[in-house]
Amino acid sequence: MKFDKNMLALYAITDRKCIGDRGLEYSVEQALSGGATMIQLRDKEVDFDTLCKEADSLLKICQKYSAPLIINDNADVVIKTGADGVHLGQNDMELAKAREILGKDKIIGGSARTIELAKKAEQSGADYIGSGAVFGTLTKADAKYLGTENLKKICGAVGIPVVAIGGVSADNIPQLENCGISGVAVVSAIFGADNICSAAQKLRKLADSVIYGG
Ligand SMILES: Cc1ncc(COP(=O)(O)OP(=O)(O)O)c(N)n1
Ligand SMILES: Cc1nc(C(=O)O)sc1CCOP(=O)(O)O
Ligand SMILES: [Mg+2]
Repeated sequence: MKFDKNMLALYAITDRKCIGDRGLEYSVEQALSGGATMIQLRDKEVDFDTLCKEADSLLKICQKYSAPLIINDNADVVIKTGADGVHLGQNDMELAKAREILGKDKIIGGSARTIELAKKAEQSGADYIGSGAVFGTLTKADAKYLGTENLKKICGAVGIPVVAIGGVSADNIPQLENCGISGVAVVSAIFGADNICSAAQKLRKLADSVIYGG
């Protein structure tokens, strides 16, 4: 799938604990029907084969909504399943290596919480950057606080689109106005909500207003 920065507006990232017994497929479909524009399969508790099975079933759902499916951490799952891309952090495969093995048509995202790392990600062939933790988060134990001012500096330093991640919720999305982001990446405020579809709907409206104005 050809990458377009509008795909980033509401980037929903799965979480086994948030979803609980509601089911991965059901929860992702709820997020997409509420307006999530891109999905990241982030499941650190399963082996390669299980991750591939999860990716296979999510791909069918994402294709129904024309939304890309990105795999967290694992480029081999992208190759095996035909998922749309991979998201890699500083402790994962090098972005340049991922570009080499996945080719130019797959979507590659990189985490960067400094201007230097963001520029390096851009030079290494990343399509977008995830920067955080813009607010406090309980979802990722080793996330470090970034804040909106640092986020704004990163957005201004690179030519590729940036998504804000970490503690993003309906209450604080308006604080991201004028940061220059192209989207918000959200775990618990979507998949931890009682009603995933309506949570996504509300977040999408707020995100669109920050990104596109209005
Ligand atoms: C969109 C987006 N941004 C940042 C991250 C974090 O990636 P990473 O630093 O590799 O941490 P883990 O998610 O692997 O724990 C992300 N996943 N998505
Ligand atoms: C996956 C992830 N990466 C982060 C980073 O700072 O790079 S914060 C984070 C978790 C975001 O979850 P929630 O929306 O529930 O706060
Ligand atoms: Mg990672």
